[in-house]
Parts: sequence; structure tokens; C-alpha cells
Amino acid sequence: MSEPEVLRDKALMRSWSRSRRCNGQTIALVPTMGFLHEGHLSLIRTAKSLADLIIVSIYVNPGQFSPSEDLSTYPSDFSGDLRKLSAAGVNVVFCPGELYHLASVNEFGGHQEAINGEREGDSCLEDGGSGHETWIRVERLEKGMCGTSRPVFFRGVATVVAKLFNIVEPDVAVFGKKDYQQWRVICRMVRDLDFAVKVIGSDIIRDVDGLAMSSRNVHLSPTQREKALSINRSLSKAKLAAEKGQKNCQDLKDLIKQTISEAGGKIDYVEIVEQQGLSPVEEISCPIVICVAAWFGNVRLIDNLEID
Ligand SMILES: Nc1ncnc2c1ncn2[C@@H]1O[C@H](COP(=O)(O)OP(=O)(O)OP(=O)(O)O)[C@@H](O)[C@H]1O
Ligand SMILES: CC(C)(CO)[C@@H](O)C(=O)[O-]
Ligand code: BAL
Repeated sequence: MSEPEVLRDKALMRSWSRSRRCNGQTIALVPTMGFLHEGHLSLIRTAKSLADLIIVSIYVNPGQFSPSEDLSTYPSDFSGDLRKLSAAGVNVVFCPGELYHLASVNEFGGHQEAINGEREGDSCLEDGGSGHETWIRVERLEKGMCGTSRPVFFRGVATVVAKLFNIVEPDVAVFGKKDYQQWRVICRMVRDLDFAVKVIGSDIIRDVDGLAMSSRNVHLSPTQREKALSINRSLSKAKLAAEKGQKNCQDLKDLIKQTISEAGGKIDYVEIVEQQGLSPVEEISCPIVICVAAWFGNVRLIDNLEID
């Protein structure tokens, strides 16, 4: 297996893609924030079934974190990632040092200014100067669930994904359904803004004990990890109850909240929404997804289960 090419420069990345596309080759992009696990590798396998060449981006995007969130402790292991990507047969690893135009450059391009003079709705990118100030908002889908707990998250994700699409110009992009609302937000952005990219959602990969794989799992202590298994357990219980005829969403949500709280997790949200538009549902009568976010210590985990 040949080593992937590592590109750090936006212009080089764009010309690499353009020359391959001119030769008639198709390109799939898998955007990530690194510290790769089997969930990411499954996205790469999906991507390989859809395109000739695979680009994986690794970029921890300050624009989707607010200053009180965990940008500074987000895990990373670039050499480990490269080994995994090499074994997975990826063609290019795109890891830009910085993706944004910044007025004042410090560690996170204005992170410190953002903390000192923080305004409501700022991300770790804001520097109050003449740097980046253009944001994409997917106005309805970004509200609720993760959008309530992480107010700058979806505008940051939509904007960085749009930038990656403009730089890489992929034919296909693959996202995990673990981040269900994120996947739907990106699908809607692509539809509404006419990006020529096909967006694919790939199934959730779980550890053998049922915990959805996530880079942040590395921050869980063994006890917290044990408690976190209650998320998947609660989703399975709710699915079973729904299959047995329980259609009332409030009762199903209460069952989930109780299971997670009893295990020692702190609920952020439990919502039952319809799959496309993510509108809350009171009685199950259409394909739905149950979405959960919960804290175990300082670690916030998300998970979901579709019921078709
Ligand atoms: N267990 C998983 N199954 C399927 N896709 C996943 C899984 N975990 C992450 N992904 C997908 O991988 C892509 C990159 O995600 P990211 O690098 O943020 O990893 P992560 O494990 O979700 O990290 P985090 O700790 O931030 O949740 C996203 O599209 C995400 O949905
Ligand atoms: C899509 C993404 C790479 C944008 O930064 C990130 O939100 C992620 O890893 O899910
Ligand atoms: N996987 C989503 C990236 C984030 O939590 O910021």
C-alpha cells in the first residue's frame, strides 16, 4: 500500500483535485478532526465504494467551538492517524495548518481575544479584527438539540465544510450518522446552495460493548465509560418498547432519561424527531430518530437510533 500524500496548502490541494478530475477520476472527501478510530475508517470504506480517489481532511475547526468548550483538549495523534490512513489506502491527507483568514494570528487565531472580550455567540475564531466574518447558517435545522447546547456549532460546521468543498471540489463527501443533526444540516446546505457534491450518511460504528465510537471517548475514565454504556442501552430499550407498541414519545423519552440518569449520566437532551426535517414528534407515525446527548464527567457524548 503506498503512503498517502500529505498536503497542507489550500492551493496545492485544489490543484491536486482539479488535475485528477480533469483525468476523469472521481474524488471522495471524508472530513474529520483526527484522532481516528474505526468509525472514521468505516467512512473511508464507504467512500472507496463511491469514488476512485479518497481524500481525508484532518482539521480541528476553531469556528465550531465556543470559548467555553473543549477545543484546547481535543485529542490528537497525527502519526497514529497517518498509519491508519496509509493502511486504509487513502490517497491524500489534507491537514491545513490554518483554514481561515485571520487578522491577528495567535494560537487559535484570536482565541485569547475571544475569551477576554467574549461576546454572546462567539466562537474560538473571532478576533474582533478584519479576519474571517462570513458564516453559513442553516437556519431551522441548526436550532434545537446540539444547536441549543452548542450555539456556534452548526454555523461553524457548515462554514468549514463549505470551505473544504470549495478547496477540495469532491464529487462525494461522507459523514457519519453518529452526528445525525450535523449530517442533515450539511445535506440541507448542499441542497440549498447548489454544491455539486453528493453527501452520503454512513452508519454508526460501535465498540463491542455498544458504545458509539467517538474521539472524545479517550477522555472517559473506566467508570465513566461503564456508565456511558447506558446511552446505547437506553436507546435499545426505547426501540424495543416502540416495537411492542409504545408510540408515545414523551414516555419513550422518559424511559431513556431514567436509564441514563440512574447510571450516573447527566442528560443534555433526549429528542425524538422525524428523520429529514428533525421536527419533534409526539406519536411515532413516520420514520423517526431518537437523539441523545449526555455528560459523563467532563465528556459530552452523543448517540442516536433510527426507527424506520
Ligand atoms: N462511531 C462512528 N460511526 C460513524 N461515523 C462516525 C463515528 N464517529 C465519528 N464519525 C464521523 O466521523 C466524522 C468525523 O468526526 P470527528 O472527527 O469529529 O470524530 P468523532 O469521533 O465524532 O469525534 P467527537 O469526539 O468530536 O465526537 C463525522 O462525520 C462523524 O460523524
Ligand atoms: C464535519 C467536521 C469535520 C467539521 O469540522 C466535524 O464537525 C466532524 O468531525 O464531525
Ligand atoms: N464530531 C463533531 C465535532 C465536534 O463535536 O465538534
